[in-house]
Amino acid sequence: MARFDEIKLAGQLPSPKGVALAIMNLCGREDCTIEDVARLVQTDPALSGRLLRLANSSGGTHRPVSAINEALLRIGMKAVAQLAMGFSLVDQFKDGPCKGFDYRNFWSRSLLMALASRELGRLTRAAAPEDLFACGLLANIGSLALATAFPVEYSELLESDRSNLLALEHEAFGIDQRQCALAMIEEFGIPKALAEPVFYHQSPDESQFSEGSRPHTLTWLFHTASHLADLGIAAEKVRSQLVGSLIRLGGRFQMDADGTAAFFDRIVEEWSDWAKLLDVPATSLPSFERMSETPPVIGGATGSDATVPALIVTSRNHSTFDVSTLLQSSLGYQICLAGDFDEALSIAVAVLPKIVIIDADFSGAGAQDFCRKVRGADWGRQVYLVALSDQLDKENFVAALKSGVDTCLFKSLGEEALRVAMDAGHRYLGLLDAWQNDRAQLKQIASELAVSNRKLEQVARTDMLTGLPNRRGAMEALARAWSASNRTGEALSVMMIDVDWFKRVNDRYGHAFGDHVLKQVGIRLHKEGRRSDTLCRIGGEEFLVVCSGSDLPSAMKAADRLRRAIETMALVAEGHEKVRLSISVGVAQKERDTASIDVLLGEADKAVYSAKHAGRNRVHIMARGKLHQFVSNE
Ligand SMILES: Nc1nc2c(ncn2[C@@H]2O[C@H](COP(=O)(O)OP(=O)(O)OP(=O)(O)O)[C@@H](O)[C@H]2O)c(=O)[nH]1
Repeated sequence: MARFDEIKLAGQLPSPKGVALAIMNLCGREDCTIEDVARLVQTDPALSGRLLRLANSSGGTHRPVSAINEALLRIGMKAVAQLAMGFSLVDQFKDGPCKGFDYRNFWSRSLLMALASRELGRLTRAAAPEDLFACGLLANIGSLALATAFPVEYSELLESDRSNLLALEHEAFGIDQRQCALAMIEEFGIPKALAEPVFYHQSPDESQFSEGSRPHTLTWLFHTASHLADLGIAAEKVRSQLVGSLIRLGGRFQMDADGTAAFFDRIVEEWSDWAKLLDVPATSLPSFERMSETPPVIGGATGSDATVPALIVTSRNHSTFDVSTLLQSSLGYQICLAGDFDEALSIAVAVLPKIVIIDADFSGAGAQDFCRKVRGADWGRQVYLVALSDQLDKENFVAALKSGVDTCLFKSLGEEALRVAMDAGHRYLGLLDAWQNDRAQLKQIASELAVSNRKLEQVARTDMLTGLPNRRGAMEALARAWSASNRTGEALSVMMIDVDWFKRVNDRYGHAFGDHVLKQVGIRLHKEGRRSDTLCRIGGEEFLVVCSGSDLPSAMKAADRLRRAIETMALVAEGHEKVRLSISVGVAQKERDTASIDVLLGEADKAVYSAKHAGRNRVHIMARGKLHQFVSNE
């Protein structure tokens, strides 16, 4: 990565110093012993304490260790080097020249991600927990690197749209934080197998790692740990939304909502202990359960800090009491003022207010019409609509409520009563937001479930070894072809294929090679087959071909072509030995009087049995109750 090398050469990257650097160098030497490393570690009391702490919280039922040698043994030499380096960076970069970069918060979050990665590692056994701790601590080191290399420019960039940060970084520096982090953690000795999942952790769907593979599990592990860290440092108003998505992510690790809650609380407890050890802040958080009960503050749904718009319409000449100050300063709304109802409607369409206050006379049609229009508009259905009045007589009061007003407030009640009443409206909007969030999450869960169900259905019909339809898929394909043939009168034949002497292949070269043979046979049969045929693996070394639109003569010829293709295959076993293969094939056609699919399959079965009996590597046919051998004249 040329750009990374340029930045590195300019000496602008965060790098370990002192004991940590010496440990890294020492661990890189072949003759390095644990005693050498222990001696070095002991010269740094803070590092010794942190490594002992890590060794003693490494899970399981180990007895506590107090000697550095034992701690190093438990943690592993490689992880010790990476951890020493990570801790050294924490100590050196608690502050810096990039004004917009919150150094302490960065480490606080990284520490939480490290602890979560380690714990998820214990659950999944996807990698050594201490290695995962180091990866979690350094996963976002790229942003610290950019803040260190370009303090002024990066500070400005952090003030712009964060949702587009990677692209902006690329544009400004020719490299983004992900690429920087990948290059740095590989340099620190973290293996590719961990570095790549770290690279993709912010957007795991981009990774293309196959579902269930180790890199896939690790990518989601870091993604989940990162999400948990986000929740740990999130502003109160966005917590409940993050709680919901963390519960969903917990499901990937076989944790239900209670399990995720216990997991989170445990990690947060450790976080505060570790934060003291590293001298970084850790927020004091309510329990996960408490956070999940708190509805988000309105406007929090998007996670943005933008204030929520409120619209005040006043057709009066005098000022609008001080409700606007109340909304703005105490409840944090952004106030828009409109002088008449037309202006109010055009402002509303632009700002989509959550709350609309009408400081106007309800005796005329204007205010009532306005309320009806608000309620009839998409944006206005859930708006909290308030009529503010000096006084309302009974008739106007009823008219206001009928036109869609939620509540009428009387200025004569005084400021405190207004404040309490506005608090109630604010609570309503908070609950509405929470409900909308839940609904959005439910929708997302439902669509994720639909995708997983489709995948599961597909898996249930697929043979994992060859990727072909399995017996269930085969029977469904045959049933479809059978109905189509009944409907259209089109011919239908089937071929039953059995690999000859397959047991000997397994016995001689082992099951793994046997699997390889089955895969290759599947590939070859598929390649030689016709597009309209459906090839399936219906048992161990048994394949079925559903030949829609084929009568017996054409199916026989096709079967013999497959037989010859397999006969010419030569697979190499144990590096040198050529293994020859052959198949026996039984063909049967659906006749007018073939009573059922089972009868048709029974006939093809009898034909294949007859081919085996006659010496194998041949095609036999069952036609009109009689068995024949197919003899090619090619
Ligand atoms: N490697 C591997 N072997 C399998 C699989 N499924 C079944 N088998 C083996 O396939 C072999 C089938 O053996 P047999 O039914 O005796 O048939 P054969 O040796 O092919 O002999 P003939 O059919 O009479 O020519 C058995 O040893 C099974 O264990 C599989 O998925 N992978």
